Formats: sequence, C-alpha cells, structure tokens
Amino acid sequence: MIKVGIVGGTGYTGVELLRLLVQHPAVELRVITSRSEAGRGLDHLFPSLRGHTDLCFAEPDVDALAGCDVVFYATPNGVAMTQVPELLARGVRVIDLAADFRLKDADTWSEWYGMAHACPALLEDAVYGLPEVNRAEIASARLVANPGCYPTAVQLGFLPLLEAGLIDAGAMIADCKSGVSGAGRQANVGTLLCEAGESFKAYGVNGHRHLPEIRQGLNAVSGGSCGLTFVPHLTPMIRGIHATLYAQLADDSADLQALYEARYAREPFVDVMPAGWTPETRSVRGSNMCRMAVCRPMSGNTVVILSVIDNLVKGAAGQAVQNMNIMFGQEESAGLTQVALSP
Ligand SMILES: NC(=O)C1=CN([C@@H]2O[C@H](COP(=O)(O)OP(=O)(O)OC[C@H]3O[C@@H](n4cnc5c(N)ncnc54)[C@H](OP(=O)(O)O)[C@@H]3O)[C@@H](O)[C@H]2O)C=CC1
Ligand SMILES: CC(=O)N[C@@H](CCC(=O)OP(=O)(O)O)C(=O)O
Repeated sequence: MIKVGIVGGTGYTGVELLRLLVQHPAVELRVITSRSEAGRGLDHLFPSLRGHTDLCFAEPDVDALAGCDVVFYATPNGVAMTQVPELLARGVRVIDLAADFRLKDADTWSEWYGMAHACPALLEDAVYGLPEVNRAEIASARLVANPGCYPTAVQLGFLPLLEAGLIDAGAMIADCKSGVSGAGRQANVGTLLCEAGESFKAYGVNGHRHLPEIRQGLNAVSGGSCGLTFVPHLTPMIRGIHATLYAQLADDSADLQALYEARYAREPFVDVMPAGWTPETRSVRGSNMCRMAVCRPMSGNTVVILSVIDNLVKGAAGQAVQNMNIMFGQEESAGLTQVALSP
C-alpha cells in the first residue's frame, strides 16, 4: 500500500483528495493536516467520509509526514516550499497542488507570487505534472508540480495544434470561465453568494498568475515563444472550467477532428467529442475527464477549441492522484473511474 499524507485536508482540493483516496485500492491514508481542525475526526467536518476513515486532523508536523511514501500539499501558494526540501531529503516524494514549483524561473515566480522562493534550486528538478505531456518524467519524479486548473484546460486544448505546427503561435486567445470553488474555501467577500451569484465577470485581464505557467508549457511544446491573451472569468457555478480557445490556422489543409482524435486516442482522461458536439461543464463534474471539441466556424481560418474540466478534479486533486498512480507504478486510472454527476 502507498502511505499517503495530505497537508491542508480541510480545503476544497484537500477534501477532494480525501474523496478520491479513501476509495483508492492501493492507498493507506496516514496523516491529514489542518491547523484549525487538529484533533477533530475527518468525518466530523466531512460526514461524507463517515465509514471510510477513522483518522483525525493533525498539526502539519514534518516528522509525522516523513513516515509517508508521498505527501500531497493542498495548501496556499508559498507553504510547500518551506517543508519540501526536508521531506525530499528524508526520501518522501511530494505532489504540490499549489504553484510553488510550477515555474522554472525563480525571478518570474517571485514577480507573480509576490514573495521570494524558499528553494529555487528545486525548480529545475520539479516535474510539471501534466501526464499527457510529461508521463515518463512523472514516473521517476521525486517532486511533482501539479498544474493549475486554467493551465490544464488551456494546454490540453492547444496541444495538438501546436505539436502539429498548424497555427500562428503568436496570437492565441484563451477565454476561460471558472466556478467559484476555484478561489478556495477561505472566507473572501468576492466569493459570497450575494457577490458571485447571478453575475458574471472577467478578472485578472491585465495579467493573471496562470499566464506565465500556460506560456511556459505552450513554449515547451511549440519550441518557440508563444503569444497568448488569457482572460479568466468568474461564473456563478460551484465547480467547472470552460475554456474557449481561439487560434488562426497557418495551414488549413489538416483534418482537425482526426488530429485531435489521434492525439488523445490513448489518453484515459481526455475525451474528444464527435464533430459538431459541444462539451459542457456538468459532463465532467466530479470526474477526472477533460472533455473537448474542435470546431472551425463556417470553415474559416479561425479554429475554436472548447475544453472543459472540473477544476477540483482534473484541475487539481484528480490530476494529483493520476500523477501519484504514475509515480508508484499503479494503473493510471486507479481510484479515478468516477462518471460525472448528472444533473
Ligand atoms: N480550488 C481550486 O480549484 C484549485 C486550487 N489549486 C491550488 O491548490 C491549493 C489549495 O487550494 P484550495 O484547496 O482551494 O485552498 P483552501 O483555501 O480551500 O484550503 C487551504 C488548506 O491549506 C491549509 N493551510 C492554510 N495555510 C496553511 C499553512 N501555512 N500551513 C499548513 N496548512 C495550511 C488550510 O487548513 P488550516 O488553515 O486549517 O491548516 C486548508 O486545509 C492552492 O495553492 C490553490 O491555488 C489548484 C488548482 C485548482
Ligand atoms: C475562480 C478563481 O479564483 N480561481 C483561481 C485559480 C485556481 C487555481 O488553479 O489556483 P492556483 O494556480 O493558485 O493553484 C484564481 O483565479 O486565482
């Protein structure tokens, strides 16, 4: 059994990890931390876990976490980087759901995250945990930087076009909408029902911290310097990301439907819909699937990709479990076979 620790077990991604891992056939949950709930049973806070675990929340103590094979950090940005070097030195593998190890350049990281990086030397070692791109490196990684939710939906959507060199990589557009759980569970006026309900707005238009992460990933695939306009929006649903992606075709002779189907044919968590279909966020709610469609309106020169994920699953906890499965030689879909909730 894989002995697992979770730092930040009371947040939205933390409880999503718990939901998936209590049903995982090869996992033994060892340590689940919360500073505010230490000593209370997990099922007191989350009755949905009743009957699945007798564990209590514990303080985040590195000695206790060091007894695990793998530790997931489901904490705010800037927390994991203070503990990860010691855990790695003690032979524990780490999957960070936050952004601490996603960017390769420490100065760029500091610029976007507003703090100095505590262990910049580890940025090069960390493997970016997008299995559809980095599966082989993830298998042997000690430290996996789990991608952000928007970056997952956007990169998976653009990937086939960039790999095939079919679009003008200098002028891509990602128009993205997220449910409110993307902002986390901590109190915040902007996510109150009366503030976020019955309304729809863009934010971070002049620059969002996921922009350098997405650009880094797209540049690695295209081998060049990609130009991307990324505009996130907050939409009054709880879970889900809908990314509408636009690019101009540099070569309009390719069969785009066939290209997407071939690229993702062997991917367990990417579903390319038949031509003419459109994905909706509820078709992935609670599941680890990225569902997408490729369109070419009026057979013109603009290609439109629609890519949807559940931000808490393929955008966070599900992808983290997928990475753990790859790292520990498990079936990649172990514990991740849930069908989306409907309605
Ligand atoms: N929500 C989403 O859709 C996504 C989130 N992410 C990233 O995942 C991470 C977690 O997100 P989310 O679950 O939404 O966050 P939440 O705010 O919902 O939860 C944060 C958790 O971290 C714990 N925590 C906070 N500060 C510390 C600290 N200094 N030391 C140890 N534990 C701490 C909290 O518990 P306590 O205070 O009791 O210790 C809580 O359990 C973030 O970095 C986020 O950016 C990534 C992709 C998607
Ligand atoms: C709706 C909402 O607020 N979403 C979050 C993104 C969540 C996420 O993926 O965050 P990390 O990159 O920090 O892991 C945001 O825009 O900041």
